Amino acid sequence: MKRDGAVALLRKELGRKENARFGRLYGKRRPVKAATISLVLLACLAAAVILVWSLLHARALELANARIAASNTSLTLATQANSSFNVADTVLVSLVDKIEAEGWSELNVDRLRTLMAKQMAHLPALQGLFVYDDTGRWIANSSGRKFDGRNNSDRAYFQYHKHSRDRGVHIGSPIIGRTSGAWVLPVSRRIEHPNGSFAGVALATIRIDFYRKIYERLDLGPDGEVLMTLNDGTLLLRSPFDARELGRNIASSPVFLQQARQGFATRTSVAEHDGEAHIVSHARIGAYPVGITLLQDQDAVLAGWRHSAMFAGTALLLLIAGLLLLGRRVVRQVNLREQLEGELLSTKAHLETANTALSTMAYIDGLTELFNRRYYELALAREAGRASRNGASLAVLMLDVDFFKKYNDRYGHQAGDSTLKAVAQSIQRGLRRSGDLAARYGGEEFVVILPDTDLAGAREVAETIRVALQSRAIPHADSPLGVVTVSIGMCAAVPASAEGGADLVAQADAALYRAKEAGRNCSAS
Ligand SMILES: Nc1nc2c(ncn2[C@@H]2O[C@H](COP(=O)(O)OP(=O)(O)OP(=O)(O)O)[C@@H](O)[C@H]2O)c(=O)[nH]1
Repeated sequence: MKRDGAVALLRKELGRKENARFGRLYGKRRPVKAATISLVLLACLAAAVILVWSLLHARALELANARIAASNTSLTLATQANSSFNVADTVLVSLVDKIEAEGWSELNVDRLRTLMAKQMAHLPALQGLFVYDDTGRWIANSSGRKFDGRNNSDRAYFQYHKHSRDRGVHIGSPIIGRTSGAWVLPVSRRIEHPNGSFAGVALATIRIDFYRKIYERLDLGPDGEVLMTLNDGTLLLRSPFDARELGRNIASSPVFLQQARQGFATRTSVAEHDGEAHIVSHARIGAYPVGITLLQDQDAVLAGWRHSAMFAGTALLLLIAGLLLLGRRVVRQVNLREQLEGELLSTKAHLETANTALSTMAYIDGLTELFNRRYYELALAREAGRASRNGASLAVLMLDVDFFKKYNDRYGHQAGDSTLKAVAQSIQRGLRRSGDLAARYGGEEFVVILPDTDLAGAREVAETIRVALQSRAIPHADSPLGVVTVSIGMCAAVPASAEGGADLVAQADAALYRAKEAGRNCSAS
């Protein structure tokens, strides 16, 4: 089996120790950078998702609240409108009953005027009460004044009752009252003779201002509107107020068409109005064909929410920016640490190489590349201790080049060095086991330690080395044999302790002396 030289053996041993230390230090590097980046991105994403969800939730809540408020308001206004029409109609019903019961001929017009004036005192929504005969002539009114010569047959409500047998209440388009000069809503009923023919009209007028003052106090946002409409699309009132709008028919507008489709039911929804999304709330209470519609610009309703969303969005962006900066800082520090670690490792590798070289130099003989005396002493103590513990035989060979002084003198010191190298090679090649160890003892002297070897084994190794060197036939003119040879002294025993190695060496040295005495180029024990 081929054995490694002393230098290779020593390097292998030092390398094994360093690799083990390196593995312990850097074997388990954690992916800190990837974990930091993932954590920062996850935190940003979580913050964004939570904020978006909260904002959408808050928006839905804001719209729901606005719809509830719009619904409540439209219901309240519709209730108020219904009760005012109801009041006017109740008065008209009683007037018509009275006139038809008493007949035109017996009718006491003065008493009728007094009755109408009394009723007016308790009805703040009404502008006036009027009775006309079948030609439109003013018979009685609630103002207490007489208007002989006036005629209202030109009014639309008069023409309606004259030509329609409808006995129900009629609500007409807004008009300017002839006695008050103010905008009023005409509410009227037909009066008939006992034979069913047209006898005249009873009229109650409701002041537009009665509603307008209330509607204008509502806070419906910048583009909010209140519409009071008849079911045929006639606009009775619009707030904000515009006199030009009164009486206009809006039956073809999308908002009105939607209400018509829904059967003028009380309902709140979102619809397009003037190209913008609006919260539209429609309410109709009672039997009168009058509805209230509330329109609120959805953007205006969401103004407060938008403001909060902008604030929260800015805060989120700042938070994300902060997290990203923090993450970048951590990643930079990790990079820096890795760079420093890399430099540290490279420095360490250089140091290890230098250490190995130093250790090699400390234990290896520079000329022969065998172990030096220092290492031999450590190895001897170690092997003697082991042999003593195991009760095993340990052999030691002492080798000395014959007539080497003469060799140096004849061939020169440099040639002597080369020959010492050749002798070292022969010794190294003569060793068979991995535990066998050769060292330069000093000058031209060498020592070999053979663990688990008895005297017979030691002799075998000694002779192998001696014969091998002689066979190399290195010329030595001043030696009786003519070639370079060695004398070998040997000893084998079970050492008593780790210190027992020194006894073996002394005995081997004594044996070497005997080999020299015996004529050199031989081994002795
Ligand atoms: N070239 C060379 N010579 C060395 C070295 N170390 C010791 N020597 C020489 O080896 C010689 C040893 O001579 P001696 O101790 O008298 O022994 P010897 O001449 O070999 O005679 P014997 O041992 O009795 O056969 C000395 O001349 C030393 O100078 C070395 O490293 N290189």
